Formats: sequence, structure tokens, C-alpha cells
Amino acid sequence: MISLADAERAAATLLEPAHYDFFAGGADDERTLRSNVDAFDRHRLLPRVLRGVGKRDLGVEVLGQPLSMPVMVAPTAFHRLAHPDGEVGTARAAAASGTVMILSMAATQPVEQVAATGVRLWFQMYVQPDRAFTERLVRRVEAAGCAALVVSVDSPVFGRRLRDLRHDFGDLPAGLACENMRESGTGPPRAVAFDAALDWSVVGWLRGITTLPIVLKGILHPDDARLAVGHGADAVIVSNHGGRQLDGAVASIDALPAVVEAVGGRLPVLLDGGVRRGTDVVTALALGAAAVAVGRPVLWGLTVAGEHGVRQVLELLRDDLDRAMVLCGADRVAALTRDVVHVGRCSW
Ligand SMILES: Cc1cc2nc3c(=O)[nH]c(=O)nc-3n(C[C@H](O)[C@H](O)[C@H](O)COP(=O)(O)O)c2cc1C
Ligand SMILES: O=C(O)C(=O)c1ccccc1
Repeated sequence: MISLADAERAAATLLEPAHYDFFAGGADDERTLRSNVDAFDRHRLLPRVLRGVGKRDLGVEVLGQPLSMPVMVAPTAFHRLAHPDGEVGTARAAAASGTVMILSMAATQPVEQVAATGVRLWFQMYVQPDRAFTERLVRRVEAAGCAALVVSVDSPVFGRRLRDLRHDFGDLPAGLACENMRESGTGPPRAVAFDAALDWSVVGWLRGITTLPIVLKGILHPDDARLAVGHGADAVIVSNHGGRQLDGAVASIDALPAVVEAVGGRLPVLLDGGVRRGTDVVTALALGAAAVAVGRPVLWGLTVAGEHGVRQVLELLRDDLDRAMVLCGADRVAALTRDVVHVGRCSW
């Protein structure tokens, strides 16, 4: 495995087709899924030379937490479908790599077990129509030591994923469940619900029940970025859910500059979707992201070799990012400025 593409190819041979397609697929015609990667390919870098970059520091701080590199683990459902190590394996790898894991509400292991690995954990949730349940879940993830709540706001309904329909993939196989949707250790799990009635008041509601930082995941429009600031969010994640929700939504990297401008430095802007190379990370950081997150590549690493495979994926990205930075003449993340990114014709 010498690139993330290798990891995906290997995973494709190991997984049942229905499970591979669940991980790999997007909504409808998968235009946005493809765009996320293609849009990075439309960006080119204008490297600086002779910058004395003999020593590099890839570290960043996000929401007061130091990361060894600006690459986090995006929340993805059902890690035990990929490998028996499950979310605990992913967490151990993220911890060893010195980065944050965002744990999905649809995780197949309990948040307490994942937190026990010592990883720095943020918890992703879909605010449930049953607000009393949502509040109990917030208490639970606080008690487990999660450092932020990541609220996905791009899913008023579930996207229509043709690959899953063709495989008739809906439920987890026997023995696997969304462990954080249980009310007690032995009780049946609730189904993850999506709530199209959610509006901006949900941010104030959450603020009223928790002191954890609130991160809004799934912001693409600059006006929504301004609203996020106005409603007291602590960070936003520019994301189209890996092309799994609104097909036709803009690629994440194309949405980033306007969001960064709208936010105007008032809170950190993160990005996920289509990050596969160190140069993609460089592009996102240069356009103003504080860090990026990766979804599918982590699942491919987990499939191939459990915890060790995720570690390999994260270290491949770190090595790739270090090389991209040094070749761009940047010795630290702050040295990556807008002018190193070139889109379309050279205009200066
Ligand atoms: C299999 C899969 C499951 C996902 N599950 C969740 C989820 O439970 N909650 C969530 O907010 N986002 C979920 N996402 C979206 C990711 O957090 C992220 O936005 C996306 O995967 C990033 O794109 P990438 O896979 O190209 O890196 C999921 C994505 C995939 C591929
Ligand atoms: O969010 C997703 O993309 C996703 O696949 C999912 C699956 C099950 C429950 C919640 C989300």
C-alpha cells in the first residue's frame, strides 16, 4: 500500500460488494461524489523555492486541541462492517497519529469503549426529533470525554443511494448495531432519525444544554457560514457529506473560499470531501481551511488491515503532506498562503 488508491483497490477485493458500495457510493448519479475529487484535480500549485525548509512542523491547533497534522478522521458509519477492530481500531490509529477522530452517531461500538483508547474524540450527531433522547446522548458523550459536538446539518432527509437500493442494503447484519443509539447496555437500539424540521434554533438549543464546542458539519453556502457565526457555532465543516446527500451540490474545495471569506477568521473552517493526497491538503489549507478530514480512505485502511491499516493511511497522508509542503517551500501550515494555489489560467 503506497497510496490511498491502493488501499481502495485492496478494500474492493476484500469487502462484500454491498458493503464496498455502501462505503464507496454517493447519492443519485454520483456527480458530487466525482466532483469532490475532480475539483482538487482542477487546482494546481505555484511552489516557492529556496525557502530554507529543512525542518517542517505540520502541527496545528483546532478548538484548542493540538493535532500533529492538519488531517482528522471524518465521521463514518459502521466501522465493524469494514473490520472487526471497528471504531476502536480507527481510534487507536488516530491516537497513534496524534489526531482527532470524529465518531459517527452510527458507530458500531459504544462511545465509552472508543474513548477508552485515549484518542481525542469529537462526537457527530444528527439531532433527533426526540430531543429528550438527544439530550441524554449529549450527557453520555460528555461523560465519555468527547471534546466537541459535531452536528450534521446537511441531512434533513437521507440521500437516495442507488447502489444501496440495488443491493437492497439497509440494515446492519446480525450482531452489529448502532451502539450509541441504545438507551441502556442491553436495550434495543433506536433507529437514527433525520429531521427535516430542524432550523437554526437548534444551535441555541444545543448551546443551552452543553458547554461543549458546537461544530456545524455540512456548510456550503457563505450565507449559512455567516449564520453559523451569528448563532454561536464554534467551527464549521465545509462538506457535502462525501456526495451522499444532495447530488449536484458543489465540490467541497470549490465551496471553501467563499465560506472562508464569509467567516472572516471568526471561527475555524474545516473541510472534508475528496482529500486523497498531500497536495489536496495543501490546497485546502492554502485556501483557508484550518484542517481537513478524510472519510473513505480511513474505511479502506480499516478494511485492509484494521487498526494497522488506518495507521498506514494516516501516515501515508502525513508523509505525502510533508513532501508537498517542502516542495511548495512551506515549513509550517501558516506558510501556506493563497498565492500558492492556482485555478484555471495563470493570472499573475
Ligand atoms: C460510508 C460513509 C458513512 C458516513 N457516515 C456519516 C455519518 O454517520 N455522519 C456524518 O456526519 N457523515 C457521514 N459520512 C460523511 C463523512 O463524514 C464525510 O463528510 C465524507 O465521507 C468526506 O468525504 P471523503 O469520503 O471523500 O473523504 C459518511 C461517509 C461515508 C463514505
Ligand atoms: O451519513 C451517512 O452517509 C450514512 O451513511 C449513515 C448511515 C447510517 C446511519 C447514519 C448515516
